[in-house]
Amino acid sequence: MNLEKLLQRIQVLETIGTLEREVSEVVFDSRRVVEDSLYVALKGTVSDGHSYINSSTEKGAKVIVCEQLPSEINDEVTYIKVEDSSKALGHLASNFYGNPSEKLKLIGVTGTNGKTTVTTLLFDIFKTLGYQSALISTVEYRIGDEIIPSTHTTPDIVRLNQMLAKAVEIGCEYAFMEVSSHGISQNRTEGLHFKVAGFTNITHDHLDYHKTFQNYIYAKKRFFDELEDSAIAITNADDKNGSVMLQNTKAKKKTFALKTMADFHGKVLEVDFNGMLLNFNNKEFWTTLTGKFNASNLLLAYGIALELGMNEDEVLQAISVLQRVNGRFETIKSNGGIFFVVDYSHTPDALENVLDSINEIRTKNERLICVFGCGGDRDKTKRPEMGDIATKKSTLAIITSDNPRTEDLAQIIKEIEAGIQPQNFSKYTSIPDRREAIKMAIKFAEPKDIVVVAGKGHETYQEINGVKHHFDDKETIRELLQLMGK
Ligand SMILES: CC(=O)N[C@H]1[C@@H](OP(=O)(O)OP(=O)(O)OC[C@H]2O[C@@H](n3ccc(=O)[nH]c3=O)[C@H](O)[C@@H]2O)O[C@H](CO)[C@@H](O)[C@@H]1O[C@H](C)C(=O)N[C@@H](C)C(=O)N[C@H](CCC(=O)O)C(=O)O
Ligand SMILES: Nc1ncnc2c1ncn2[C@@H]1O[C@H](COP(=O)(O)OP(=O)(O)OP(=O)(O)O)[C@@H](O)[C@H]1O
Ligand SMILES: N[C@H](CCC[C@H](N)C(=O)O)C(=O)O
Ligand SMILES: [Mg+2]
Repeated sequence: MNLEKLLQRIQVLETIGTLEREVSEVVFDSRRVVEDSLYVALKGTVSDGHSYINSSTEKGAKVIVCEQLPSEINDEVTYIKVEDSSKALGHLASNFYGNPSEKLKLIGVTGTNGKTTVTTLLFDIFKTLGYQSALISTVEYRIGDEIIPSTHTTPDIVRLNQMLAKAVEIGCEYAFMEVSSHGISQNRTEGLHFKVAGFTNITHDHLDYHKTFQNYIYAKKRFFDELEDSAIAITNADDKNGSVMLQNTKAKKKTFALKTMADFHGKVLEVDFNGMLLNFNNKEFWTTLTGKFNASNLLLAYGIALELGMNEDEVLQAISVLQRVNGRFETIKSNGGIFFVVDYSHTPDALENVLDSINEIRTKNERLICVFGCGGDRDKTKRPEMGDIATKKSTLAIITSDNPRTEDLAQIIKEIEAGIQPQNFSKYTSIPDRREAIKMAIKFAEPKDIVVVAGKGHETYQEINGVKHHFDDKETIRELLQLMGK
């Protein structure tokens, strides 16, 4: 693509060299540079892309976009100085791929919990309604029927535009994507045109990265601040920070809520392990999804679908045939009558919601066993909170490993245990090996008891010291049930 065209909408501070060039690729990683590519130097969390400018030009990059011009200038290369190279990258990527986010309707969902659920539900609803769409989520990326393994909840802006362009090419009319706080902070959504933006909730997570809860709120809020006036923003009126998100947005404002007045109002009429009877804007219907928090997720998906002009009855019909989302409150019933819930709750709020949802459904005779751990190299302050919640809200908590990554597992477990209150000391045990922990839960469980295996949901690995070992909670449960004959 012609460089001058590529630079549209980018505020250039200074240029060295010619703009009469054809660019073969836009890259931000020197290891991916190919002949005639444009390399954008980004300041990262570990290193500074500016230090790879020379190695990029050696590998064939002919254009460098950066915030500081290097001291050594190569006459064969064009240098473009910008204020913020990660923002420039967003516009370069959009331009390079033909601005695909303007050619379909892009829907972004942000919030601590529920993003994967809401975006996946929307993808499935629109499929039932007869539309081809794209899905960008933690579990997988989908472009129509094609499934691509996911690497990030919100991938980098080049990859995003590349996938959106492919979606446009095959005729997708909609794209549903998760917008993570890391993604917003690192400008991974810069230059995208969102038609609808949804907010689920905000609770404790990622304080290792954002440092304070206030910063975390502002990161999410930025997504709404930057919407265009043609966009629609839908927020959760039940969340105490729901209105903060829309404070400064130019978009049309809408609300959804289960507990308070809202444009999209829902009520949970009945709930058990098989599903829920719901009432949305005075229409009743059944869903196989369960857990009150999923009523909130469904309500947001319903609100978004209606704002996109879908017919209400058809949307409710599509909702009533939805399947559960991979690893989100998925249930397995053993031959012996033990109930398992596999859920991706890896934050205190998510764990609390799952345990509360089960406690609302179970009777006093049915015990609740909770197997969980916490990831390494992630927000450590979640750990004691989750220890407290799990022991408070279940009959027995079995603390185990999640993805220790580069951390010492014994130390992670110690930090979880530190949050357990003395009166609950008798209600937990720690078994570092996750398979052994699940085995212990099965051994302890009697018919009708409920075993929650939390934290990993759809994941099919355990990451230990940079190596991903195969591990699948659902598979492990089924295997052990067969071995143990329960
Ligand atoms: C902390 C974090 O978010 N890091 C992301 C960030 O990498 P970074 O800032 O550490 O990059 P860096 O290593 O410092 O390098 C700086 C620059 O130099 C470049 N470089 C580096 C080395 C080299 O040889 N040549 C070169 O050009 C790099 O490509 C980069 O452009 O930018 C990279 C490219 O986009 C991301 O892949 C990377 O995600 C890492 C792998 C990650 O684990 N991120 C997680 C925390 C994340 O983003 N999670 C959220 C979900 C969170 C949630 O649950 O809500 C997500 O959206 O997935
Ligand atoms: N609306 C909600 N409110 C509170 N908890 C929820 C809600 N929706 C889902 N959860 C809990 O959070 C877990 C993760 O859900 P989901 O994967 O949809 O969230 P996410 O926002 O995509 O998370 P991530 O940031 O890890 O991608 C679920 O397994 C469930 O325990
Ligand atoms: N997107 C989340 C996933 C956490 C999943 C959990 N299994 C863990 O490893 O902590 C994160 O990166 O914080
Ligand atoms: Mg997700």
